[in-house]
Amino acid sequence: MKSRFCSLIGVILRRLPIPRARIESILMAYGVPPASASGGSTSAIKQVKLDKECEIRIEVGNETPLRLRLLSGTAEIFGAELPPEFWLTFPPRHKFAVFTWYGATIEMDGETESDYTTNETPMVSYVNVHAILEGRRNRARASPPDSNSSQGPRVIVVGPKDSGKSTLSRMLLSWAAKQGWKPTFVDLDVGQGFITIPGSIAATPIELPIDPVEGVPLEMPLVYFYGHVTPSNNVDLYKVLVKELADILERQFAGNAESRAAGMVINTMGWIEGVGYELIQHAITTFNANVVLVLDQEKLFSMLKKDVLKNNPNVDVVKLQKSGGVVSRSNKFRQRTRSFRIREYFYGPGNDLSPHANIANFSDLSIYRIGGGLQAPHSALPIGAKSVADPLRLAPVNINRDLLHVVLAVSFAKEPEQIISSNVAGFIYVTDVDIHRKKITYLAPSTGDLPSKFLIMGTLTWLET
Ligand SMILES: Nc1ncnc2c1ncn2[C@@H]1O[C@H](COP(=O)(O)OP(=O)(O)OP(=O)(O)O)[C@@H](O)[C@H]1O
Repeated sequence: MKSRFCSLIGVILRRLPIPRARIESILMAYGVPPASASGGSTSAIKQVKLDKECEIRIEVGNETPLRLRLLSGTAEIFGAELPPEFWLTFPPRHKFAVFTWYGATIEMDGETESDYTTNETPMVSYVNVHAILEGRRNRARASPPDSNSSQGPRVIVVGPKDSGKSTLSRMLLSWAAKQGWKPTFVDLDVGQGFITIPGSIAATPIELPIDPVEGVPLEMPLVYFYGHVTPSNNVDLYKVLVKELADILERQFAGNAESRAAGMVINTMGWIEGVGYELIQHAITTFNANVVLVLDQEKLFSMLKKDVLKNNPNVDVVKLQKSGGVVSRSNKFRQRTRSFRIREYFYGPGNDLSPHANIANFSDLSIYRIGGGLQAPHSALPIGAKSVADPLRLAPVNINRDLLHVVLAVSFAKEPEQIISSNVAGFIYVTDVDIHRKKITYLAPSTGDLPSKFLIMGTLTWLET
């Protein structure tokens, strides 16, 4: 049963590029009649000519999706080239830029919150970084497999909130994939969840440029569930999971010269002060990063340059300009995006997946929470007393109505003691708890039994609307 669930979850996690025929059904899912059925969208179609090294920055309107296609020339969205003459559909509130190196004309159909063109972009400096990484990958591939120099670049992208870290990460990955590499994408940002749902840290090989609409294809993600959307909830647990993920990747690299040479790109969260800064340093050393790209902030750059080079003078710490196109997102917007990401996990980006409602007996499930809850500050404890809250304590959860609307991770652990060190198979969403009949109803990506009875609960909830 385990393998069935896992293989199904693998299929469901995988987000393949949308076939042309499905674009229309995605439009319908957003409540927009397909152009062929309505004889054309109600909104104006407009053409935009882009000169070389220019981009158009677009924020899709709040209500309806936007269709866009390349009419002539060449253009890319965050490193992924646009296919000619092919309509792409971007969901409401999506923010992105279409950039061209040599000039292009695009056509847009739908409402935008804003759209404007500019020739002021940091793209040349970004592609220069890519060229240097490319040289390092080639040198790594040419080195003897068990030598130190067979390790390709391990790039970590850091910077404050909304500085364009995820965007730069995806560009570097897409450009590398376009040249035939399979770099590993590591996402340590539990707040947004670029690879899978928020509250997780994850890694996946990138074999093709990242789809501008669908995002990262999830064929073989390695996911650890932290359970909260900010590392401050349980810093020790966050660090332990980062270490687990790094150790597994280290083992994978040891046995795979190709992915070792391709290296990795690590996306981080925007918390850069105090403990957040410590966590950035922790990630740099844990993943043995050899290139640190600092976006936007002079202070962070000079601090990291001093602290990182003190420990390892071979690391390159590079400051890069933030793109003027990066959009600042409010907390409310981030919350909404998180909800959308969870919905996408179960239903697919264009409502193209069908999750299943399953029922289990209370006795079939063992739910655990990691950490002793909020730690009391020392000042709040009697003199001489120590806080007993252990951030890595595994606490069984009593099944009751508090589980309603909670997102739980399904652990690969075989014993409770393995829960912290195990990655997860996927996620379920609790839709009903029947105390009387001792039954729990949940939404899962597939039918059948769960691959394990061990479930992890954090503070991640979702209200299905
Ligand atoms: N050149 C651009 N034009 C238009 N939108 C852009 C551009 N670059 C980035 N964006 C958008 O700006 C938003 C923020 O960018 P991004 O997610 O890369 O920032 P971040 O630093 O990773 O954010 P976080 O604070 O969550 O870590 C995203 O919606 C992204 O698509």
